[in-house]
Amino acid sequence: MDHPIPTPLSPATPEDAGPIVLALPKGRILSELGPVLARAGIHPAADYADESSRRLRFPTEDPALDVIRVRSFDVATFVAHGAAQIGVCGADVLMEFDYPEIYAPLDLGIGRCRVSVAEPVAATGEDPSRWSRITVATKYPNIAQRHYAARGVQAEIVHLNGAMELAPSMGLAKLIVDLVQTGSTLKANGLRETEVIANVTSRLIVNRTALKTRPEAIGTWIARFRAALAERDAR
Ligand SMILES: Nc1ncnc2c1ncn2[C@@H]1O[C@H](COP(=O)(O)OP(=O)(O)OP(=O)(O)O)[C@@H](O)[C@H]1O
Ligand SMILES: O=P(O)(O)OC[C@H]1O[C@H](OP(=O)(O)OP(=O)(O)O)[C@H](O)[C@@H]1O
Repeated sequence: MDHPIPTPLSPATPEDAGPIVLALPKGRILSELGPVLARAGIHPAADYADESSRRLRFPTEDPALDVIRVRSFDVATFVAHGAAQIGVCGADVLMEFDYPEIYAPLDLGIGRCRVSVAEPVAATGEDPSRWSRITVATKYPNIAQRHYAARGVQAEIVHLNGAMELAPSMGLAKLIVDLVQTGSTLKANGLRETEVIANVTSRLIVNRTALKTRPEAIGTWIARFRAALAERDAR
């Protein structure tokens, strides 16, 4: 499909504010995001979608917009600190950090999954609702902590960055809190989903201060993403 090259956005104020920086996550969201970016008129340099490229910052066809490609959790950090003015990341990441500096105006409807609790299929015979203390392996320590605190359960968190599914069988933790989509990773590792903590999709995120200082430029990008989603969803 042909997408018109957008008219460059001139920076609002100050004149030398430089290009708006859009932080995008590498990994699975990046491929689903491609069509949304194209509809929004964002055409980064070709190698941005090539994960073997060592470049991390990419110009786009619009000189007023650059793209950076970082880890999903780091998208939120770049945007919260204002290093990038806008970004895309999963609601799981936003829930984990709960940055007050981030405003998330749009649900992009991609990266659909859920944050869930899972336990070994082989039942222990114990009733988890009666536990007052539990060990949980997760890459979401805050989400897990909050979830169990709300139930009056003291959670001891084992913080992992991946392969949480190994933890119960290896005696590292009783439960895991992780992302589930098809459930095939849980199944392949002898686990079953017992509770959904939150449903997840990817969001467009914006630094609140940048929205105040460069409202025209950032407002235009939000509008372009909104129009892109409306066009996609109308099909
Ligand atoms: N199985 C899944 N199905 C759909 N969306 C997912 C799934 N797993 C992760 N996501 C979404 O994609 C985002 C990035 O996940 P991804 O697995 O690509 O990165 P990661 O492996 O967590 O990151 P890193 O490589 O930095 O550790 C998550 O924050 C979540 O919002
Ligand atoms: O329910 P499923 O469809 O099996 O998806 C769930 C898996 O997807 C994510 O991992 P990912 O593939 O991103 O790997 P990583 O987190 O270990 O990098 C998540 O951490 C689960 O392991």
